[in-house]
Amino acid sequence: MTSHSKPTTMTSAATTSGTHPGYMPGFGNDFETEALPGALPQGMNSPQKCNYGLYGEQLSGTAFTAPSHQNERTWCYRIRPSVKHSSRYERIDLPYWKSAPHQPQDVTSLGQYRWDPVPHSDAPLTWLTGMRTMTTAGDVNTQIGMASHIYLVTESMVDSYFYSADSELLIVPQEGTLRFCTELGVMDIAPQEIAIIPRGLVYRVEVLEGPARGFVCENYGQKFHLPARGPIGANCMANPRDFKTPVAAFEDREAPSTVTIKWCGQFHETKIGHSPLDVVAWHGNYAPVKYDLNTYCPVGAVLFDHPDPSIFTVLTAPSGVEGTANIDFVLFRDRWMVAEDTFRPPWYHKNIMSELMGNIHGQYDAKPKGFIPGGMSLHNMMLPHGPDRNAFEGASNAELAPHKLDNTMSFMFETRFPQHLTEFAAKEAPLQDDYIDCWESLEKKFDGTPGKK
Ligand SMILES: O=C(O)Cc1cc(O)ccc1O
Ligand SMILES: [Fe+2]
Repeated sequence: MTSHSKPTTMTSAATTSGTHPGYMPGFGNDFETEALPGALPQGMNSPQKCNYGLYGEQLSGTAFTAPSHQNERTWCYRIRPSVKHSSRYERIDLPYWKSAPHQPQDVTSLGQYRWDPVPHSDAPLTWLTGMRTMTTAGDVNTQIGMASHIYLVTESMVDSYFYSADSELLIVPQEGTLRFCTELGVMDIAPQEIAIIPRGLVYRVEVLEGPARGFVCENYGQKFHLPARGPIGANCMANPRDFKTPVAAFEDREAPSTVTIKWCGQFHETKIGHSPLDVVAWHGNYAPVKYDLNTYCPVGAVLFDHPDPSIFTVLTAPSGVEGTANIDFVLFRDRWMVAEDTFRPPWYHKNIMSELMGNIHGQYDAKPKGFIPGGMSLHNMMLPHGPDRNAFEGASNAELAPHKLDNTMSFMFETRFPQHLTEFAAKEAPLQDDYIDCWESLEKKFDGTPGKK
């Protein structure tokens, strides 16, 4: 384990030094949690005076008037209100973190692209300086679309905090373990887990085991929620109880610090004389959450054919057009392949949605070589793709016994909007120039005679 500064412990009801204070199960639940007994007002939100001299503050994640089944907000009881910071907002530059609309002049996004893992360098990088935008889609100002990023993190944030007013972040670690110390509690996140940090929530990221690399989907639009299961029923896929939200934990610490804010694609900084992670108690349904991808229960073909990948949707973020996601987060995990007389890997296809994929672990069935852990690929709107020649030949000729697809975990950020490459993705990241050659050797088998070739 390499850690560049000691992880901090925040005060919580359950804290014994060094251990994690704990999590509460459920997705979108109305939680209540307090780090000190009696800190949470009961039966009301705004008592004339809060216990312990705390300030009450509401964090709204949806419009006040959003339909009640979508309405999200959290009441925080904190040592100081968020508005107490000591300087005006000053613009700063984080040149590698881009927002849509962003279409650099001499970069084309029309093509099939694949990248090797972005390597670590000697540079010390934090969650903020280590964020590398690969693609952007939609428009951050109108709260539509997304960006995909790779993060390379070696250093903990010290007396430095961040929030994004633009987006919620879906975090998919591939290497290393990070600790997210947030206003609402502490989450530790390792590879094969994911986390969602809501828009507006202040946090600091610490390296528990580094260097850390992973993928981020920055969602400018409506929040991720669990997909409707339809005829699948009440169980399987992602089950709500497997999502974990941290219990309240706080810091009562005075130190010259900064809060960086992402707002309309710009970054600003303000000075603050204390830790803003000072929420002693909270209740509500707008909160960070983590999820172990190994608890995802895949449902698939049990007799023949290959279903659409939407069958593997973990989370979906709506776009306003029914059934057409701003973003689907789709998981290709280990599973049994049992389909009879079936070409089992993904079929060849062109898709109106834009597919950005990342490999977390192992080998992906449509691309046995070249798409490696830490690597990414982009198959943009209406661009053809599918199995490479090896995958095609292997799957066309394999004996169709039940077969365990083991040692595999990849994912897709699929959006209805075209994704545009950044200069970093096109020029600095390890783009595989020969990617499209993986289909070049697919041969013509047709010779005018019927029968299976
Ligand atoms: O392109 C890909 O590899 C992702 C994908 C997987 C699948 O099983 C069906 C369609 C699809 O786009
Ligand atoms: Fe695809």
